[in-house]
Amino acid sequence: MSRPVPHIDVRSITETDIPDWTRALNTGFLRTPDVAETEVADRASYIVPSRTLGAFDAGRCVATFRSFAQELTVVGGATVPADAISNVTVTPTHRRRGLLNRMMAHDLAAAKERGDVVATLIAAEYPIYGRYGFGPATWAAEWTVDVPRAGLDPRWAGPEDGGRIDIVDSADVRKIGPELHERVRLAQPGATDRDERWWQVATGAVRLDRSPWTEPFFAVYRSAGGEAEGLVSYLADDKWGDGKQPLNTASVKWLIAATPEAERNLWRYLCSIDWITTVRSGWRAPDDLLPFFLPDPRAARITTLADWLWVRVLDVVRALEARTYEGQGELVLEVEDGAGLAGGRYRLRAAADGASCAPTTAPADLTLDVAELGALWLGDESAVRLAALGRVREERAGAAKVADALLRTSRRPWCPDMF
Ligand SMILES: CC(=O)SCCNC(=O)CCNC(=O)[C@H](O)C(C)(C)COP(=O)(O)OP(=O)(O)OC[C@H]1O[C@@H](n2cnc3c(N)ncnc32)[C@H](O)[C@@H]1OP(=O)(O)O
Repeated sequence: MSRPVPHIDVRSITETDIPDWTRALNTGFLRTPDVAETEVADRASYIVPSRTLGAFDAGRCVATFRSFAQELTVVGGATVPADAISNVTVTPTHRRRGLLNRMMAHDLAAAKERGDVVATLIAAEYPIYGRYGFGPATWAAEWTVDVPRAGLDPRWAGPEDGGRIDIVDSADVRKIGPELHERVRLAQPGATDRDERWWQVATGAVRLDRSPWTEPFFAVYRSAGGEAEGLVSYLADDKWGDGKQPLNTASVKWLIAATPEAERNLWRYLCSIDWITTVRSGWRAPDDLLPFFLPDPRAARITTLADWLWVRVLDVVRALEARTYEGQGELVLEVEDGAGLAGGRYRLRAAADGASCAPTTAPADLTLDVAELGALWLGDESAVRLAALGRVREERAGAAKVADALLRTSRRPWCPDMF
C-alpha cells in the first residue's frame, strides 16, 4: 500500500515553474538534472500549463505529469478527442506514496469533464497503468532484415510500377510530410495527429538538448501519377568487417506510406542500397507487410514485440458509436470502473449502416473492467482470449465469440508515434 503524503501540493504549474518542473522531469527519467535555458524555452513553447501538473514538496517540484489534446483514429476512419498523457515522473525519493494516483485522478477527472472520449499513453513499464483503467490497445514490432538472405534481385534499379524514389532534404519533408501523414493517419486505426512541432523535431528545425541531432536521410516515393505516397527517414552507420566486407545497418526512424506500393518500394529501396547488409525497421504494426515484400520472409526477424498505445475509455457510448464494425449484432456489456468515470451497463447494436450504444437494464452478456474494454476497443485484443485468462466474464455462453465477431478487425490497429 502506498503511504499518502498530504502535505505535498499537487497542482497545475505556472510559467515560472517550468525550469523546476523540467529539472524534476529529467531527474525522474534519469537524465541529467542540469537544465539548459534552451530546454526551458523549448518546453515553454508547447506545454499547456493548465494541463501540466507538478507535485511540490516545500516548494520544490518532485513529480511531473502532462496531458495534451490529441485526435485518435478509430476503426472506420473517424477520430475521437483523446487526452494524451506524457512526462509522468515521480522523483525517486518520493515514490510509492500515492503521487501518481493523485495526478492521474486529477487529469482523468478534467478529461472527463472536458468531454474527451478516451485517455491515451505509451507506458514505460507494463504494470503501471492497468490500475487506472488503461488497457494495451495497440502493439508494435521491430524487424531486423538480413538483406543478403532476403533473396532480392541485386539488379533492382528502382520502382517498376512507374513511380520513383527521390532523396529529399528536411525542408522538402516539412512540405510533403504533413499532408501525406494526414492521409495515412486517417486510414490507420490507432494513429494520432502530428502537430507542426513534430515535423520540426523530425527534421532538425527544432533541436532537443537531451538528444544530439544527426541529420538522417529522407526518401520520398512518388506514384506514376507524381503524387507523394510514402516517406522514410533513416540513418546509416559505417561498419566494415575483415577483408573490407561492408556490414552497414540502415536504421529506419520512421516510415509512412499511403499505399502498399509505396510501402513495398520504400522497403525495397532500403534493402537495395549498396553496403547496407542489415535494415532495422523501427517500430511497425505487428502485422506489417514488410516480411512478405521479401522473397524469403524469414530474412526479417522480429527483434522486439511490445505493447504500445494504452487506452482508457472515458465515454463508453461515444467510444463504441465512433467506430465501425465488420459484423452485425448486439452485445450487452457490464463495464466495471473503480474510478467511477465510465462504468455501467451498455447495449451495443452494430450494423452495416452504423452502430448505436446506450445504457440499458437488460441482462449483461459480458462483464469486464474498463481496462479490458480499452484493450478490445480498437479491435486488437480478443474477448475469447481475455475470457480464457479470466479477465472477461461470459454471462451468456458464447458471448465472447460474439464480441470478437463484432469488435475485431482484419488488420491490426497501430500507432506510429511515440509521445
Ligand atoms: C506515460 C509516461 O510518461 S510513462 C513514464 C512513467 N514514468 C517512469 O517510468 C519513470 C520512473 N518511475 C516513476 O517516476 C514512478 O515510479 C511512477 C511515476 C511510475 C509511479 O509513481 P508513484 O508516485 O511511485 O506511484 P504511486 O505511489 O501513486 O503508486 C500507485 C500504485 O502503483 C504502483 N506502482 C507504481 N509504479 C509502479 C511500477 N513501476 N510497477 C508496478 N507498480 C507500480 C504502486 O505500487 C501503487 O500501488 P498500490 O496503490 O497498490 O499501493
